[in-house]
Amino acid sequence: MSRTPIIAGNWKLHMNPEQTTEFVDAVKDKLPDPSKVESLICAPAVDLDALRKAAKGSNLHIGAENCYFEDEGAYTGETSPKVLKEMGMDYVIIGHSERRGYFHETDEDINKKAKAIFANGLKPIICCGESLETREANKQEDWVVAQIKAALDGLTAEQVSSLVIAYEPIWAIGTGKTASSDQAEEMCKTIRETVKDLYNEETAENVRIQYGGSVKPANVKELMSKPDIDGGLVGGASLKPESFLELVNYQD
Ligand SMILES: O=C[C@H](O)COP(=O)(O)O
Repeated sequence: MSRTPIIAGNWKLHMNPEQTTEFVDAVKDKLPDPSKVESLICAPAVDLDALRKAAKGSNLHIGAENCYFEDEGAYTGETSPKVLKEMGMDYVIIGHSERRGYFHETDEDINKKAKAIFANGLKPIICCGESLETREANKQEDWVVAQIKAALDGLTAEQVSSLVIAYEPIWAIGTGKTASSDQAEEMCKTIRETVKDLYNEETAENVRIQYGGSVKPANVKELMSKPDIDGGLVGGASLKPESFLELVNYQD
């Protein structure tokens, strides 16, 4: 398998620029070889300048937690994907369940954002995942497949080969309840099969799929041992340098 694992911290609404600099200074010389594991921090927009300055010249990839689908205009409070690229970002997380839930983002918004991100030479991390209610009704596969189809609509096979999909069951986010590695693998496999149906085998083999939801040093190895899990999108356990380093160095 030629997919490079990708472990990403999603800092959500935590950390300020000073804490960002301190964090990056503490981790930047202890990160794994990027050909073995890609290490990524996605930070709040107000921290991105500090993040890029601190990460300069290191193996740390950097990204934003969200952006808008227009590059510029009268959109008060939004973040331009064009400017994110100019700032040196590599990735943008889109479609996180917190964005879908609290900020009413739709599948259509997420698809537009994915296109804008590619148009600016960045890579999206597209989040998907079901609620507890949907899982209890055993409708999680249909739900996630529909999210993926909507998010990828109109993207080329080449684009899909280079993006990252993060499967994050909402009931496992910040709750301490990790999906079992078998549950996580089952859905990541379904997502890969969906990409194969929509595109082709090669694209499905190339796309990287992360699991997110209470990933921590204690469970990262088990999750990463699964064939269709190529990484983790990590909230709480990415906020401390020691914990982040344990996650990205899970192969040691
Ligand atoms: O994007 C990250 C996820 O929402 C997971 O957060 P968590 O690791 O705190 O459960």
